[in-house]
Amino acid sequence: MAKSKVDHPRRRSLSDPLSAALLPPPNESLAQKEQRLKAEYDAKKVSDGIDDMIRNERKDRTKSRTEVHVLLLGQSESGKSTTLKQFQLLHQPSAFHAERIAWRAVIYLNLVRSIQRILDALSPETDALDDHDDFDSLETANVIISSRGRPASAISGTRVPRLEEYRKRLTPLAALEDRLTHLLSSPDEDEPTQLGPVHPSWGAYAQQVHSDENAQVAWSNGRPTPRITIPTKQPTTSTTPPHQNGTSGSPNNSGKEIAVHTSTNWKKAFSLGGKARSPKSAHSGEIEGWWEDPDDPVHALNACAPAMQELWKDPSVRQSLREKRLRLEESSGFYLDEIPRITAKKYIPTDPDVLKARLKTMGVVEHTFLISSGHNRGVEWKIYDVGGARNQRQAWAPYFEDVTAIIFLAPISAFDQVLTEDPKVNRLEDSLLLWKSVVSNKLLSSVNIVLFLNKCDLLKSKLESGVRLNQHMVSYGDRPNDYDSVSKYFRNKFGALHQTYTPNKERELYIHFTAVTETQRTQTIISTVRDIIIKGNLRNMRLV
Ligand SMILES: Nc1nc2c(ncn2[C@@H]2O[C@H](COP(=O)(O)OP(=O)(O)OP(=O)(O)O)[C@@H](O)[C@H]2O)c(=O)[nH]1
Ligand SMILES: [Mg+2]
Repeated sequence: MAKSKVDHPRRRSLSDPLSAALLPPPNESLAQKEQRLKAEYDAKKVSDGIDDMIRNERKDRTKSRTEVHVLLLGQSESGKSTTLKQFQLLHQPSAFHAERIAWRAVIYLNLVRSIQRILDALSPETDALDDHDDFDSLETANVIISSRGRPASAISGTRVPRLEEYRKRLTPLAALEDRLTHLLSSPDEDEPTQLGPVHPSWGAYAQQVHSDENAQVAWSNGRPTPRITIPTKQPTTSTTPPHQNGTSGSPNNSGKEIAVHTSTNWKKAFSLGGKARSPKSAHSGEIEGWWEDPDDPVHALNACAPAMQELWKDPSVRQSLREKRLRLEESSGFYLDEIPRITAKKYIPTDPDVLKARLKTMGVVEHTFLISSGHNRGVEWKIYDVGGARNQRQAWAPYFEDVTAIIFLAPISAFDQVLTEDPKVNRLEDSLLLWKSVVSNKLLSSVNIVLFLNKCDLLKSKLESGVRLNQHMVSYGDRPNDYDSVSKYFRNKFGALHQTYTPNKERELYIHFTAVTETQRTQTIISTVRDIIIKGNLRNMRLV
């Protein structure tokens, strides 16, 4: 009976070759059986693994449909981090407000460095090396002036009679600057960061800028680790002409920058003011009583406030800065018009103050928002804010692979400025070159691109103050030098590059004129962009 039980399926299997192949061979020995069972077990493991892979892939695909990845691209100081702050203000206002107090350190540092820039620019040693042409291009805290061989006696400019007095009274700012820098820095700030590999998809462009600069991007798991940096402290004076100094940083420290590891860390460190009085403030972001802490930096700053204010209001100082064409009003992190408010003991940064604060990004910082739009509830948006300086750009490429949309920022007010990291290069030319690389990139051919022609407020005031575009871009010819004509010209120039170089002629380009420090208008633009990106993502999903 038992035999017939075995024979029965075997007979049936004659008409079913698959079942026949799976049946144990007749007269199978114990050893053979063991071997067969092991082989079957191994085969099942492989098969289960494949099933898992397929399941995960399917899950990933579904996930990517509900996740939006947006990359903010553009040169350094183009306004990427400011745009990210606007996203945060719009979608996570309570988190934004909870962090306001931490920005105090950055704002203080921005203010102190503006004062140092003035003192540097006014110093007699600087005068001896002065070349008026070079001040136009000096941004952030870099005051390095070329002599071009002119003797000091050949220079006549407004002298500042009270300069020595100001210097003396403002001496404590040097120590304060060091302290603030220390407070914002990571413990290994002096360690040079490592150069990451150039991603193949970024190609020739990254190779080009990668080869001639000190890269400062740290990597982990194939992606750069997030860091934020503060521009280095500048020398009081320098004899190095910018065109001889590749980085335009300090010759003493070769343009080395101070790294802050993650935004959360430095924000936490400073919301406590170094020494927290109230444990409540540590957790809730609520601020109370830091001004009662005698060690808080506000006291040193507050003590120097009258001297700072007198320096900035002194007509001879303003005249001298004008002669040197140092337009501090246009520089990043400008708070000189608000010294009494910023230095007040109970000062809490306002939203516009935080938006104006300048902290250079190094590497790539990721922010996640849950954004709902229309019937589309709770889509997860990951926004990547990258460092835009030339030695940071090789870190961008790993993010190209799964990006939904790119917001590219080009500061069009910068037509008369040069890059801080390479004073041989005009900022607008650099933006155009970068734009061309992005729009022509094949990996990005199906990615939605939104262009922010940014810093329109500064462009307007620059043109109104008489700066002529055709002196910096000959191709502009004798067109009118007003805001409407100039902004249209830039829109056409960027648009034409996209038209010519995009590998995807169907791709629509969305261009906005922006001033991302202005909240109301920027938030309207962000809402429009958000809808465009969501629509584009839905369209792409249908094509998957
Ligand atoms: N007036 C004005 N200032 C702006 C505008 N956009 C940005 N800024 C300021 O310019 C400075 C630089 O902006 P960021 O957002 O830090 O620039 P970024 O592109 O992130 O620069 P990196 O981090 O170096 O790549 C900040 O102080 C901003 O407040 C604008 O449209 N108008
Ligand atoms: Mg940034």
